[in-house]
Amino acid sequence: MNASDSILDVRKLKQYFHVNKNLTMKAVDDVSFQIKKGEIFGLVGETGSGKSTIARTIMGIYPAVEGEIYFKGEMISNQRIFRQNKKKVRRNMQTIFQDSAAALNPRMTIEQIIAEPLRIHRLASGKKELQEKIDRLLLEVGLDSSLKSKYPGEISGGQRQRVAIARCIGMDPDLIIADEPIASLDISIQAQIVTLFQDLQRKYGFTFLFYRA
Ligand SMILES: Nc1ncnc2c1ncn2[C@@H]1O[C@H](COP(=O)(O)OP(=O)(O)OP(=O)(O)O)[C@@H](O)[C@H]1O
Repeated sequence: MNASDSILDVRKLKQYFHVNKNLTMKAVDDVSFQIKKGEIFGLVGETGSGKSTIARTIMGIYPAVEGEIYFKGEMISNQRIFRQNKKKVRRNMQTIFQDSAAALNPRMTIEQIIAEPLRIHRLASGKKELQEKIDRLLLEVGLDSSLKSKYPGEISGGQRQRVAIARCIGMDPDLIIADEPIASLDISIQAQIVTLFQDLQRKYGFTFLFYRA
């Protein structure tokens, strides 16, 4: 497959950690995979097999030791290129973490939390458009707009995860990287969030990379 046919193309990725001068940990050794637009891709493997390291390398937290990562046809594993495209890549590649709901700023209202990245990336022109976007995003994730003025501490864990998802999809990302986004929720709430991810994928063709950290 051509790199440009896929949203993400990981080629012969290697990631080694030098633990000490005699020991090198080969966390990822020659891993290749592609994710196409609209796909829900699950990265699975035993504990310690390198799933988190692969995800972190894709997110640009670690430079790749060897191999290449192409995002929408552009090589991002080269650190120089990654730095140049950082803002664009960050916007188009969004992450949802197991504890991202817990990481919501407790001093910001739900409205401010969802508005923040829209402002930073200038995705709404004017107050009216910003308000409309926030209302639409809340609706998309199944939250009542009356929650806008509330703080994260005043809503449930499932609602907080929905706020984190609203903030993420507001960027209209090409790839959503999610690390066990339901693990910290009650079983009954987990099913609702899974359904929400499926609905969003069907409706908007979002592309997901799920992994278990
Ligand atoms: N920063 C680091 N320095 C040294 N070794 C590391 C580092 N990060 C990960 N490793 C090692 O690399 C290997 C792969 O770890 P990684 O966390 O990527 O695996 P994983 O598949 O996500 O595992 P789990 O499912 O247990 O979270 C492990 O042996 C881990 O100890």
